[in-house]
Amino acid sequence: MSSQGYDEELRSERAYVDSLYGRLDAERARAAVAFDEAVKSQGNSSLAERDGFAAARAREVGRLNVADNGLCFGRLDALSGERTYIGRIGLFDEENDYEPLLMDWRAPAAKPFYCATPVSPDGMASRRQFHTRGRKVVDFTEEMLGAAGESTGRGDAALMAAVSAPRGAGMQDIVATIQAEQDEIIRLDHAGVSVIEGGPGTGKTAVALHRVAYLLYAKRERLARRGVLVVGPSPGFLTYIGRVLPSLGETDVVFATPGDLVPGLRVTAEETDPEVQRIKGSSAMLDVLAAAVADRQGLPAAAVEIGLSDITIEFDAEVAERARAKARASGLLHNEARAVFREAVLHELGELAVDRIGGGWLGADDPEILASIPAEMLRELDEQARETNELTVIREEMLAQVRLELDAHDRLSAELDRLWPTLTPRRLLADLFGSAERVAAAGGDPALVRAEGAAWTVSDVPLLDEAVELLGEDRAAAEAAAEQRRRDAEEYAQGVLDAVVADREDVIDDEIGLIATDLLDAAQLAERQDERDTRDLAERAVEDRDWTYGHVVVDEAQELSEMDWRVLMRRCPSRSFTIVGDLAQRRSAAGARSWGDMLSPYVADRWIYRSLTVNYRTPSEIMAVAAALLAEFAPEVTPPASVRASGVRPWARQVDADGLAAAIDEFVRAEAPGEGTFVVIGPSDIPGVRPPSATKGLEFDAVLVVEPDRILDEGPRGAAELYVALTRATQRLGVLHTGALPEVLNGLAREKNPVSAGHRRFL
Ligand SMILES: Nc1ncnc2c1ncn2[C@@H]1O[C@H](COP(=O)(O)OP(=O)(O)OP(=O)(O)O)[C@@H](O)[C@H]1O
Repeated sequence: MSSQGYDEELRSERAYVDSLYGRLDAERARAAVAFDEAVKSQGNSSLAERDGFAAARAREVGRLNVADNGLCFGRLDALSGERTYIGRIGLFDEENDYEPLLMDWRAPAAKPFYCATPVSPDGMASRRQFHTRGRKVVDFTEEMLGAAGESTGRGDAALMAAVSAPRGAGMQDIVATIQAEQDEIIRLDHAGVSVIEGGPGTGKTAVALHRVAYLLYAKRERLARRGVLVVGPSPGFLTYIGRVLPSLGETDVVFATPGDLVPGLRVTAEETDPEVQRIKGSSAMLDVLAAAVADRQGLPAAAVEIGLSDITIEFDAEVAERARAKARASGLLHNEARAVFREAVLHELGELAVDRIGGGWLGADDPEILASIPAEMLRELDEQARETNELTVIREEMLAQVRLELDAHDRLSAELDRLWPTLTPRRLLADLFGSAERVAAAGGDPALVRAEGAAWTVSDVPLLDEAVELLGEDRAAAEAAAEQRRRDAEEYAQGVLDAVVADREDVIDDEIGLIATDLLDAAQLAERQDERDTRDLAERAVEDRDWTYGHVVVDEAQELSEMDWRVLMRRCPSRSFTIVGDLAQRRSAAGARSWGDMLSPYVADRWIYRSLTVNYRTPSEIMAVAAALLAEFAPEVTPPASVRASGVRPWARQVDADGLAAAIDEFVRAEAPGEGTFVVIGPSDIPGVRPPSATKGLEFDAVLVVEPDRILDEGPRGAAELYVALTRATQRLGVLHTGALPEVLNGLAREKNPVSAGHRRFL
């Protein structure tokens, strides 16, 4: 294309994209009005219908809002002459038979934009990629696919610009530059479990998030109601990726760390001893937990005397044992079976008491014996018993009386509570881990015993979740929580009423649809609010342990233990998962050594595996250093190939122990004024330094790794930790060490002096 031809084309593309923005603005204005009307409308529709309609309008406004950021990023010209513009959302020409003006990137027709190549053009003649700033097309490149002509610029120019750009605080979407191997995974038509593996920086997180957006587009019917859960390793990581899906117009997604998966808990502390982490994560804990529950179904060591008004009886181990056998045979969970246990004990004690009162005679219908019943006792029995004079009836009456006494017997109730206590998951685990005897009785490893009052760790969370499965609901607690919710709603409703009444006596309030002077009381209003359940899907799902998701994405999945997988599988019975990870980056002692071992208990071999091979983050100079380390600790793994070189050689500098803090400070001062992001990674006892675990899944323009030998020596997975640390950089990597540099890092350039941020060493 001549330069004049290019300029003309550029002008024409600018005009087209301008017109798309014009249409977007108009649609947005229309959607905002429709939303307003939906909220205000009283009409004949029910509250639920009105809310549903308003929510749909709100979604539409949200969808249009996100498109402001890079609305259109390219164009496809088919060999047939058909021209398609590709963008963040779809726009259609209503006046012209709904002709597509802009194709949503997720639509099947947009696929060749990502996948067509000159070798496999997929019916396409050419592809244009726009480089935009704000609403303006700055320039474009054109690749000829299946037609003659000259390509302008490299086809991967947009990709190179994206991967070389300084990084901001959060992850960006990659919708304009998705690569073919990534697109294939994003659009995978597999409803079950997909495992996506790839080395650091291969876009696993990016691909998983774009797959969520794709699924919400392609399978909205199935997924919108149940939502999607994205599980990531830490709150910091979730914040880092938090903008990607909203920027793609998708919000019905719940983000959680493995420590958040039990409602009411927010656990971030990790187990400090890898061995304890391994033990707690192992499915062998299932037997320990079951035994720990059984151990809480006790028998009295010595008989307990139960004094009743007519007699004193003994509650002994034999009675308790028969009742326990009955309760266990009921098949109910511990907290529910407690009622069976109690009933069985009371029943047996009642029979015992009546037999003893009657000296063993009450049972036969013998008039002689009947005549010998003390008059006082007979007086206490009711009319019918006296009239019929039947011993069985008398016995029933006596039993009922004794039963009342037993029911109200404090000593007996206390003993039953002790023998078969109502347990919450936290109580069960705290009692278990707090006692060497209990751990031993449950067949647990002595390492499970912890100091009293120790905080929960992330490894405890799946055990707590499992405990719910063993204990069942604590009805009293559930009822108290429901009551609390009702009171909160009532309080809120009262607040609404007060505000409305204060505002104007007879006004019709939009929010609640009532005339203030006609108001229901707060309790009735709270009920109405409850029916509508105005919480959005994410809120409802997070608060409800029984919520099941339509699809679950698990990032850094190599870190999850066997017990973690049980929790996740419970949250998604349809077993629709996108699992992304890298076994070589595993740091958890309880994590995956093989995907098959983790998944086969749930889906046997019905899962598919795909891999990603290109590193879009780390320049080849840095990747070479990391690859040398990988070859040592995981020689069977092929390192990903970097998509670019930066021309900057990573360096190492030795300093005195006394000079370490100053050297770190020099790095920070050199990097701080720059545009990009930076981090110092190393052992956590060094001030201002983040441990490798806290940088998992993240990336920074400049990375300084401090004391690599200590990272290597810290725990059994030290090499994997150092591998993670070295592969966080998008531009620059430096290493500071006070001892000898580990041999495996020999590929680093040795520096004697501080290295400035702008330092460039061309290879
Ligand atoms: N097609 C692409 N276009 C532009 N940038 C991309 C593309 N694919 C990946 N990237 C970028 O590469 C970087 C690494 O991606 P991501 O964090 O998803 O990798 P990862 O495989 O999850 O890495 P890790 O295993 O280290 O956590 C991100 O900045 C991402 O935006």
